[in-house]
Amino acid sequence: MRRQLVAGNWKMNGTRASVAELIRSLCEQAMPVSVEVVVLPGSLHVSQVVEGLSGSQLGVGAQDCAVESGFGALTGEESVEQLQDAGCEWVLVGHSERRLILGESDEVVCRKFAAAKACGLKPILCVGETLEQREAGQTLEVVGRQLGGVVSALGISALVDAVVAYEPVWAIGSGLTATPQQAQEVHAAIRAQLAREDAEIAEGVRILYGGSVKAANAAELFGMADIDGGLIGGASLKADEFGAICRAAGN
Ligand SMILES: O=C(CO)COP(=O)(O)O
Repeated sequence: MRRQLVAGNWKMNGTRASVAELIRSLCEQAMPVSVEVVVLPGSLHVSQVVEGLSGSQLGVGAQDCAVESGFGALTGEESVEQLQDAGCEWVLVGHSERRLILGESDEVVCRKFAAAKACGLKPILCVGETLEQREAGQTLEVVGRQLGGVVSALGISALVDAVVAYEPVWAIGSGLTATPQQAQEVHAAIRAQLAREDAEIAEGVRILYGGSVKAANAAELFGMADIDGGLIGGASLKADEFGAICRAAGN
């Protein structure tokens, strides 16, 4: 049985003051113990969030990591070791905003995934197609390639304890959510792809859906067989809404 996971990606949002307020309100939310809940603040706020949420059931992660491990000359980047030292347990890799706006390739994403695994940070690998790719009937091919790059480079065992997040680019921040059936189709294809390598590992991998998830549509999405929780953007910045999404995952 896979435990539902809800992760809030705060993206490039927040000041020390607004983050303090968000932490305070999150701590007032009733979170179901059956659900694993994680927040992913910007790296400037990681320490503040780790401190503010200590003693709560919420975990903390980062939104990205460097391709290189350890310490050294890589201006502007943070290594997985530094993120872990700051209190992160999780890290997103391959978010579509990084792939599309910053040009991150599958190879770069794969190196980040490998760096996270090597130091014990749990990677959340984001995959997803653009609207153009969906309309051209390429969804499963694109997602299959993004996932396949990691599996073929690192082996299926790298997926143990890792998480995959399916986020159709056209659904991110657009208010357009994939229907539960559209999401389930891709989630099932992701699991089938993993099962071709190792059925037991595939059964254990959690696959999150992301893209305009809100309290009003969460329960229906999370009720699908291969949807094991959500990766939440905008709605994770509102404690009430995020709390309601987490509770929907617990039902
Ligand atoms: O990109 C996302 C989470 O990583 C989804 O963002 P929204 O929930 O704002 O659509």
